[in-house]
Amino acid sequence: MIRAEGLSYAVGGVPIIRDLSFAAALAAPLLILGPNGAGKSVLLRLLHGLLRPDAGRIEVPGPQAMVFQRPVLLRRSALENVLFPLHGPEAAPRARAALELVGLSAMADRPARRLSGGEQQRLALARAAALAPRILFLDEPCAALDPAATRAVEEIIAHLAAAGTRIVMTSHDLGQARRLAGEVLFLHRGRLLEHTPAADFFTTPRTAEAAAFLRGELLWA
Ligand SMILES: Nc1ncnc2c1ncn2[C@@H]1O[C@H](COP(=O)(O)OP(=O)(O)OP(=O)(O)O)[C@@H](O)[C@H]1O
Repeated sequence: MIRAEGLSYAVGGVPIIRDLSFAAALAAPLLILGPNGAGKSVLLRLLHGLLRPDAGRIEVPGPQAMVFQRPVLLRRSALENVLFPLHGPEAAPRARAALELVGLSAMADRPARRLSGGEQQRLALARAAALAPRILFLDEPCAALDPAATRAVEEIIAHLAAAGTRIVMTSHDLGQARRLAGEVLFLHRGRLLEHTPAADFFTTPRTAEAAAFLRGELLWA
């Protein structure tokens, strides 16, 4: 269960997240959707603890990991990037298994930063998966990827979700959201307008803003 209560966050007096509350069981991926500037990335960072709210409470079970739009990789091999946060005798087999999971075993010894964008994002997912998080936060993980690389990353996310990792992610790609989402949080101007099972959100949105967003007519918060 992930829970937020009365969450608020402002920068320089400008409210970015406004009195936001929800509770989700995360039985299937939770997608945070909304127009540009709605506050999706900030909400994800608050939930993961990278930002501290001005008000409100957050309950997220650990351990957690996060993958960003542009992966932050060390100037080392792919395998060493996955090994880096791991410790103990299980580290090496776990790192290898994680590379296998994302289809990068053959590239284990290649410099991570020379991999393609899609391969780098799969590597970032392997590094997160190797930590065996209960919750994995993904911030626009496919924003910089082409359709084929996007599909490969989606398959990994779906696989992790099926294996029991709770997924909370933001996406600009409505097709992707339809493919992956179990539940949707719809944000607009820092407010939570809908928290709905995905099937309902995409067919019968409750708010005019969500309906406009789904028609592609609401691009900016
Ligand atoms: N550190 C900051 N300083 C000032 N403004 C910020 C800061 N972080 C976020 N914002 C503003 O807060 C609002 C929400 O930002 P956020 O990145 O969460 O939006 P988003 O919904 O993820 O948008 P996008 O879809 O464009 O990525 C935006 O107007 C953004 O400019």
